[in-house]
Amino acid sequence: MNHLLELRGLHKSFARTEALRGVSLDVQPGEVVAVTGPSGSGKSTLLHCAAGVLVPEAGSVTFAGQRLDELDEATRTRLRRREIGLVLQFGQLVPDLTAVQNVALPLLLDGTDRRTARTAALAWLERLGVAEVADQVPAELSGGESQRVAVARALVTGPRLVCADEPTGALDTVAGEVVLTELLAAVRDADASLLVVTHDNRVAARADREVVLRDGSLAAGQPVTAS
Ligand SMILES: Nc1ncnc2c1ncn2[C@@H]1O[C@H](COP(=O)(O)OP(=O)(O)OP(=O)(O)O)[C@@H](O)[C@H]1O
Repeated sequence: MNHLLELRGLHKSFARTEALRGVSLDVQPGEVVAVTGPSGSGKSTLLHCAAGVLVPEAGSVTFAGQRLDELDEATRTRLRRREIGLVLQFGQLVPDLTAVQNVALPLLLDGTDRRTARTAALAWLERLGVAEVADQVPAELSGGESQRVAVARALVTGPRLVCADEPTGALDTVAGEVVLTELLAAVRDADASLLVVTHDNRVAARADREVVLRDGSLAAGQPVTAS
């Protein structure tokens, strides 16, 4: 089977904390995988290794056949910008830029001209139902609006993989449900895969597969790959 993402034997430590102790996991093209587990079990660390933000000390991260962990930082950043969308718990929008400028940013950084980038960004804001806040800055947005802008920013480059860390974690039930529904629909429409870290059972229930981390390892008996 051709995996989009193949994580093998990942180890990652911070000082004396072993956050990951040999985690292996595959994500297939178009698959939605939820990563759950107790606080401190290594979920965010796993997600950041998968997205090429963190480099593990041991093990391999293979994305679309390419070893991410062996690329130099500049090449990894370039590849990530095009192929991997990231959604974090609090949106992490650039505070001085408007919503549409935030969404256009990954395209501009990748060399797209301003007009094309703005048109694509507006289309994504429309798709996510937040076109009316296009010219507002993040401080003027609700939590749910910020997260939908963050989803638009993650998808605007047409990534093959979206990595989301507690995308609904800061939202109330209703806003969380809207963001989750929009995120899943956008990922499915784009034929992308989604790796989503969550404490929320409703998110895990809507994934194709759930894997549980405990103390930096996948809990016993869980298949590394989709069956
Ligand atoms: N930058 C860092 N510096 C030091 N320790 C870290 C760092 N990042 C993570 N850790 C530690 O690594 C372990 C795993 O952290 P991680 O954030 O991956 O867990 P998590 O399962 O995502 O937790 P939570 O559900 O609370 O977000 C924890 O013990 C954490 O304190």
